[in-house]
Amino acid sequence: MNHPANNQTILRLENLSVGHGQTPVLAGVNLSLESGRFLALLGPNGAGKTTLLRTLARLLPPLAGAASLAGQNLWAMPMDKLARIQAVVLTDRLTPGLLGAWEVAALGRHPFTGFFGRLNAQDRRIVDQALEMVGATHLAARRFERLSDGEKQKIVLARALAQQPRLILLDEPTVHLDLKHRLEVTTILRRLCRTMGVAVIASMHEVDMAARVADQVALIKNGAVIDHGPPERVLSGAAVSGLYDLDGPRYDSRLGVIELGAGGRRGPLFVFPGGGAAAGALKLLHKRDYALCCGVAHQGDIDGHLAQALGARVVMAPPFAAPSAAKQEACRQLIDQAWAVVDSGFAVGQINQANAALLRQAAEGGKPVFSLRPPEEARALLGQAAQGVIWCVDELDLAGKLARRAHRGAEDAEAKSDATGQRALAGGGEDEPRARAQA
Ligand SMILES: Nc1ncnc2c1ncn2[C@@H]1O[C@H](COP(=O)(O)OP(=O)(O)OP(=O)(O)O)[C@@H](O)[C@H]1O
Repeated sequence: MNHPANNQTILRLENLSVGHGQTPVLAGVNLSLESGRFLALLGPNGAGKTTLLRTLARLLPPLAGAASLAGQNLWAMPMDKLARIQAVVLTDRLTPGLLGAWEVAALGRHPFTGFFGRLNAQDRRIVDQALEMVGATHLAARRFERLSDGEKQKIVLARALAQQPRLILLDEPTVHLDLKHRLEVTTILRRLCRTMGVAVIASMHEVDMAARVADQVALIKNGAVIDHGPPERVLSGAAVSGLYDLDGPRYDSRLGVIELGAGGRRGPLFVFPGGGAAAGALKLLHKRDYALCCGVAHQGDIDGHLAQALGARVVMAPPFAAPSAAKQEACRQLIDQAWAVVDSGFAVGQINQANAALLRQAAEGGKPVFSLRPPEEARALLGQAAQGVIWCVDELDLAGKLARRAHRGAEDAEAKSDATGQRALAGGGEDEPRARAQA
């Protein structure tokens, strides 16, 4: 296969406008892409990603502007020449009749096979290689139409690779694919860029995946490319929320994940962090709709960061130093307001002695403490106060025990309110007017 040198500009778009008929969808697009780079197009449904890709594939005429491919005018390039430089994988369903998977992949050799379209030994080897690259050698003899969507996608990708292109345009290349195939196809594309120097432009819907694989992202919205550049710069939480009008869910650029917005109808719970010890509990409790608070988390502690991403109230302190009295007091207040405390089982060292003390105070003060710590370790840490601790073997056990405790609490409160109501109806007590009014 070709090994084009990296760092050469393969595609340059200047003031490009694309659309349907005379109706522009995207205007003023200025982008350039170098060989060996992966550009992800991101944007909400209907933003114009497909329209841009179809225009670059010459399936739609441009409305205005210039595009150069490998230094030549894209619009003026003969189609056979274009096919030797650029391959296109769109979402249109391919219906190749009775053709087998190998023959479909071999269609990628047509730009190279002269008038009669005969494949020589080298063409055949290139098709075999392309199938091997996408892990589809075992599918070669199968009839294309009888393959699953994921298998078809691999063959279509092999067809593009058999073209030995310098640039591949892909519209949602992982749509319909299961997790395994999604990762495989993404890995193949990434490898193409890295080892073969092929440039890739792909429209994508998974921001987290784009952040992982792309060298460049272009954010498309409201008829324009609103920002482009390395995902590490462009994909901030605010940018992603703005791009998709997210109200609630948020993208965490450091973790590269999207977290659903804070629900928080239950609780609140105070969770002690500790270098990742609390991560599982924070995620599960967030999913179970608890309002969370957390502290003292030292900057750089993944638990503190995750808690923030989940919308928790977090008391943060500088790294590698004992927290100030004010930070400890802030935690004490959050613990007072919390319905219960979760001990993540954090490793106790010099820096988080304050957290150990706060946990001990909470247990001594009668706050319900749910602990993921082995009992003997908790007894050593909490002394007498360990007696009231509710032991949990893992996060699921913790969530179950919290739910049961909350249920019991609600029943107790209901029984108490029933008793108060009975007393009121019997003609006494402070609640009498309200009880009568409710009756
Ligand atoms: N053939 C067409 N004729 C007229 N308008 C079209 C045509 N195809 C798409 N459009 C319109 O062009 C706009 C951009 O559509 P496009 O398919 O490019 O968006 P997209 O970003 O790829 O969306 P999605 O993420 O949903 O695939 C939309 O408003 C769409 O309705």
